[in-house]
Amino acid sequence: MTNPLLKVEDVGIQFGGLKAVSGLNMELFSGELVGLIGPKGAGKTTSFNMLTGVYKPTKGTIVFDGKDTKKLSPHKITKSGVSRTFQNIRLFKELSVIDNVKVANHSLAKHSIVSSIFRLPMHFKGEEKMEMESLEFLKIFGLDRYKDELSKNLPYGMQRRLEIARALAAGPKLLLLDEPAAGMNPEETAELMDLISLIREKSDLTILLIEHDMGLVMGICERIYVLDHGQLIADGTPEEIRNDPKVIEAYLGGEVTE
Ligand SMILES: Nc1ncnc2c1ncn2[C@@H]1O[C@H](COP(=O)(O)OP(=O)(O)OP(=O)(O)O)[C@@H](O)[C@H]1O
Repeated sequence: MTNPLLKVEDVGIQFGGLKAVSGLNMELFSGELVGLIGPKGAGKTTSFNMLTGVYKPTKGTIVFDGKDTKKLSPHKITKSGVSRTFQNIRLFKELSVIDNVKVANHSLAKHSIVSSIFRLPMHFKGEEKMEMESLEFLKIFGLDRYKDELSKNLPYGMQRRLEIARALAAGPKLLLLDEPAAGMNPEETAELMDLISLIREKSDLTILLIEHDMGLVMGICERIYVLDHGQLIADGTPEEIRNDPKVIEAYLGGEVTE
């Protein structure tokens, strides 16, 4: 059996008296698209912050791509192949759309994942190469027509897409998406689902997705982890999760519906 790309073992973090996450175990294998769900305050974003090194766990170990991340700075963790998006959009607002991607794509050409997904033209050099690659990249996301717009002027759904494009341009092995559909209308959400599925199909990128939109999570994830009050209460296929009594209970006794 192959080694997991990410292995989270008995990880916990405490803020003062609050155990925000405890006893978290998780394994992600190359190419998987996995959901991380749970009610508000369950510890999902805190888990992302530990995976990216922004918070250091007070307990347990996180091994990414064979390396214990404990002593690595957030920057080193990013460099080793972990990219993320944020619940609240964090673009370079005063930069153009294409510059937002260029900032991230200094390492674009080196990463086979990007070229394998997007079949970028390889015959350009230097600045021209960067420009062409970034443009090809934007096309995939339907963002090329906005290329010279300041990112702050994009429609909301497009800003969300640009965040994902920028995270991907860094050439990650693991992409962490924190509520990518937040604030999107149903049409934008459906398009986003298609986009994530496309990325998943065309590459061996591993994706961990936090999302409150159950239709999206259940529709595209192969497996799902469920947190409640900082504890992992279930993991399994969408079908298993939908029918798990503990999960139904955690969601205020309501049904986990699509
Ligand atoms: N830096 C911090 N200091 C103190 N408490 C924190 C800190 N970060 C998170 N928490 C607390 O940890 C708990 C988990 O928060 P977290 O943001 O991870 O939840 P979440 O599952 O992402 O929730 P949501 O769905 O609302 O985004 C909450 O009680 C939160 O207030």
